[in-house]
Formats: sequence, C-alpha cells, structure tokens
Amino acid sequence: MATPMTRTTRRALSVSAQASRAAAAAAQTAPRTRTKIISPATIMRGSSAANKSSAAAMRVGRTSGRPDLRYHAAKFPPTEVMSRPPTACTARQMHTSTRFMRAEPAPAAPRNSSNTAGSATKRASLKARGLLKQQPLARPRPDMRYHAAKFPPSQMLSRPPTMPSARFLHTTACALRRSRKTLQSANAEAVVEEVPDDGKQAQNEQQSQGEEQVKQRQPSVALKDKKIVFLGSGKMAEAMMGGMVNGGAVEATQVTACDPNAGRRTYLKDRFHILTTANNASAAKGADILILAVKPQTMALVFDSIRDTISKDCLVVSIAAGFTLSQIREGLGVKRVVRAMPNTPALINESITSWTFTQEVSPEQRRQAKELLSAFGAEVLLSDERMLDMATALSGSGPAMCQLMFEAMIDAGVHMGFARDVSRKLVLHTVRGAVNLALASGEHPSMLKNDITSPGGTTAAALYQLERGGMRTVFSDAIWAAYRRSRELGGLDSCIGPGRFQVGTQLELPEELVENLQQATEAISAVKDEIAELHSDDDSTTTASNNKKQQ
Ligand SMILES: NC(=O)C1=CN([C@@H]2O[C@H](COP(=O)(O)OP(=O)(O)OC[C@H]3O[C@@H](n4cnc5c(N)ncnc54)[C@H](OP(=O)(O)O)[C@@H]3O)[C@@H](O)[C@H]2O)C=CC1
Ligand SMILES: O=C(O)[C@@H]1CCC=N1
Repeated sequence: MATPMTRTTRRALSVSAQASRAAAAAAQTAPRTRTKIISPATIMRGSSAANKSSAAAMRVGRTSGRPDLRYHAAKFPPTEVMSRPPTACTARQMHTSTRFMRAEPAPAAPRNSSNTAGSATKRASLKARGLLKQQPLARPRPDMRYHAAKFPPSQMLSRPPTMPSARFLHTTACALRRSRKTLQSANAEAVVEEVPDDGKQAQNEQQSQGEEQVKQRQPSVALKDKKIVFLGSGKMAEAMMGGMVNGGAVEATQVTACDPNAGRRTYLKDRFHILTTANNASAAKGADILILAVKPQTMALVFDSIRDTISKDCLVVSIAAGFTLSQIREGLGVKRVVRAMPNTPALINESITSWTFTQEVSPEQRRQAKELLSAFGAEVLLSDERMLDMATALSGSGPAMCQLMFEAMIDAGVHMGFARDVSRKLVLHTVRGAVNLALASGEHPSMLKNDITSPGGTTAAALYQLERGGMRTVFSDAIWAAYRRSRELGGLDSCIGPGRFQVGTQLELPEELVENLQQATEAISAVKDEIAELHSDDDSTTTASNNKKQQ
C-alpha cells in the first residue's frame, strides 16, 4: 500500500526534481569522463522519500524556500544539532557512492558547476538556454559524482554528503547560544540559591571579593611594648604581620618591616600601618624580637648586615625552611634562637606553627615566642628540632598542595560546564565543610569517607580512580620530597625515606655472600696487578729499544 505523502514531502520531492534537472544540466557542461552513472531512482529506492528529497533540497535550498530546514528542525531538535549532520547519509547513499568510487575515480568537478542549484544566476542562464527543461527527471546524478570525489568512502562516516548551509550554521549557532544561556542562568540560580539570608550574606560577599576575615585576639601581654622587626618582608612575613596586627594581638607601631624593595615597603605600610625601613642594621638595633623571614639562601647576607648591631639578648626567630638552630647561632653569634615553621593562612589568623628553641632562651622569651606565634594562629612546640623539617614538609608546604587540589577540582567543575565562580564556591565550601566536620567530630577520615560512599555509587567510582592514579603514594612521595629538601637546605643528609639508603648504613649480608665478594675482590685486584706488570714490562722494553736507536 502506498504511503500517503505529507505536504512537506511533496514539496521536498518537487524541489528534488528541480535539483536533479539543474544538476544534470551542469553535468553536460562538465567534462564527461565517467562511464558508470547512478540514477536518482536507484538512490531513492529503499529509503524514505522525505530523507532523499531533503538531501536534494539542501543542494538547491538557497533559493527555493528551504523546506529542508523544516524537516531538519523536526528531525534534529536543538539538543542534537551538535552531534548530527544536517542531512543524514543513508546506508544506501553510502553504498552507491562507494560503488561509484570503486567503478572509476571521478574527476573533481569544477566548483561552480557542482553547486549549480545554489547559484540563481547559473540556473537562470541554463533555463534561458532551455537546458533545464530538456532534462528528463531520471537523468544521471552528476552531483553524486561530485560527492564521491569530494567525500571518498573513508570520509563518508564522518562527513555528510552535503556541506552544512549558512542557514543551517546560523540555526545551530542560535541553538548553541540558547543552551549556553540556559546553563548560565542555571549557574546564576545556583549562586542565588546558595546565598543565605540570615545575616551572613555580607560576610560571604566580602569573602568572595577576596577580603579576609581575621579572627580577633586579645592584646598580648607578653609582647606589650616589644619592638618586633621583620628582616625580609615577603609573602610569609606579610601573612604573619596581617594576622598579628589585624587580629589585634599587637599594635601596628610595634612592628617594623625591613625590605630592600621600596614598592613592597609602601604596600605594607599602607596595608597594615606599620613602620618600614630598607636598612637591616638600623632595624635590628634595639629590636626585642627579630624575625628572620628571608630565603635560606639569603641568610648569610643578612647575618653580615646585622651582626654588629644586634643585641646579644635579642630573641631571634627564624622561619627559614631547613635553616638549623646551630647554623643561626654560629652565623649570627647569638644564643637565644627560636626556629619556627608557620604557614600562609597566618594572614587570617589560621596558621599552624611548629617551633623549637635553644636552651639559652629565657622563660620570659619563651612566653613571648608562644604569644607571638599564636598571634596569627595555633602553635605546636616540638622538642626535637628534626621534626621542624617534617613540619616544613607537612604544614609549611602543605597549603600549596591543598591549593593545587582545589584548583584541580575547580577546573574539573569548569570542564563539566559550571561557571568558574560557581565551581569555586562549590569546591571551597565542600573543603571547608569537610575540614570542619573532621575537626568537630574527631572521627578518623576513613570513617567520614565511608559515610559518603554508597555501594555502587558515585563516590566509590571517584575513589576508585583516585586510588588507581596512586593518590596516596603521590601525596606521600611529595611530602617526603619536601622533607628531604628541607634537610638539604640545612646541610643535613637528605638520603632518607622510602627507597633510599642512608649514608653509612651497614647492610647485613649473608656470610657466604660476603666471602664470595671478598674472593671476587681479591681475584680482580690480582688481575689488575698482572696487567700493571705487563704494562711496566712493555714500557721498559720500549725505553731500551729507544736508547739503542739513539746510540
Ligand atoms: N611562603 C611560605 O609559605 C613560607 C615561607 N617560609 C620561609 O619564609 C622565608 C621567606 O619566604 P617568602 O616570604 O615566601 O619569600 P619572599 O621572597 O616572598 O620574601 C623574602 C623577602 O626578603 C627580601 N630580601 C631579600 N634579600 C634581603 C636582604 N638582604 N635583607 C632583607 N630582605 C631581603 C626579598 O626582597 P626581594 O624580593 O626584593 O629580593 C623578599 O621581599 C623563607 O625562608 C621560607 O623558607 C616559611 C613558611 C612558609
Ligand atoms: O617552599 C618553601 O621553601 C617554603 C617553606 C615552606 C613553604 N614555603
């Protein structure tokens, strides 16, 4: 039974016929080298008429009212336009095109004749010459020859037989813009929904603009009226100053920032209203607490600049990674030394600072040190100086490792389609919530992790990938590397940790193996001696013959 044709199909078929006539006329003007031709009827057979006519209509569509677009709109709604070509290439079309290619490679059709249907002028000229009318409906399909030349079988799967028209591209772009807008508004809604209305809004806004919320502290009694001098006023010094001044533990006028960089001094003065200078020697003079906040590599220069002016009773606090207490004592000629390892969250009074001190530090100075280090966060006193290198790796460098992880998570969110600020908010709140939960509950992290991991769920899938990527050992190796580097900076043996042998380690070998090794060593040295003897014999023979020749 014949299927009743819809209006669209009828219209498309008529356009298709028009296209065939136009294309056939063009074929007559093109060089005729092909022997095998495919009729439109062959192509049409076995597939829906609308589909075929749509492909043909695409070729003449520019001037014919574009029924194909209506067809495409129905067949490829905006959600699909990215992944599908404007005209589907039927199996039959592919087959005929392939057969055609096998029969004989078609010559590349001239550009203008290939797109006869698209050019109104050309069609008008053909019509004037009566060529359009003369061609019967079932003329050979020269356009297929063109397609076969332009899209060889290897490309048929990835490219449609007709190039997308400007109109199609426009429709696609519109659809894309629409879907992008939808995503943006979804992102915007996410932000709006996130903002709580219980008075925390202002605080959140301030945080999102990058202004820190600094925990407030009681003014320090032990540090009252003490002159605190920073030698080197870079990133870490700035964080400490910020925490202690903005948190209220010390007065801004108690703090002096010393730095060779004028821009840096102006910036710190404007930001914290502290005193500044470029002169290390004058800054060190009269300091009660001198904080060494330069790079370990610069320390020797700083020692030279202040050795003559520093008071012998001054409390020297070094935050330099790896630099040991004894290196400071010897380099600077002082005895009252604290070695500390803070971290950058000091800026918002959230540092965790490990510290230790030399025996000469008085009880009063220990109190001062404790209050100084807790003026920008929490502090942990460590009895063994070696642990300072470990703390450097774990908590000193730790924030950088965390930031890298946050960055990776935020980028993944952006990759999925979140706006960056939404992704950032989701990630940072997640991290903060996880940290606060771990602190508040006191539970082991694995317990808290299990609470999130549903059997066969999303978290299990994510954790599997992290374990597969060796996340635990990657973190462990990174922290060991930082520890080794810290020891290296302090001139200590850094051949420690997994897979390393410490210098001087006695290997316990089986006796038999030791004997064998000894025998092998003796045998090697015996051979070496023999070779040396042979060489000396050669030398004496050569000298004797040379002497003879000279005589
Ligand atoms: N950043 C961190 O997270 C942590 C750092 N530390 C330690 O803190 C110390 C400083 O690190 P950081 O703040 O990151 O480094 P920065 O480079 O930011 O700061 C060092 C500052 O010292 C200045 N400087 C250079 N030479 C002298 C000099 N002769 N006299 C006085 N100042 C000088 C530098 O000026 P210029 O730039 O012009 O050379 C710079 O402003 C390091 O020893 C580091 O190990 C400890 C814990 C954490
Ligand atoms: O990278 C560094 O060497 C310093 C010490 C700890 C953090 N930053």
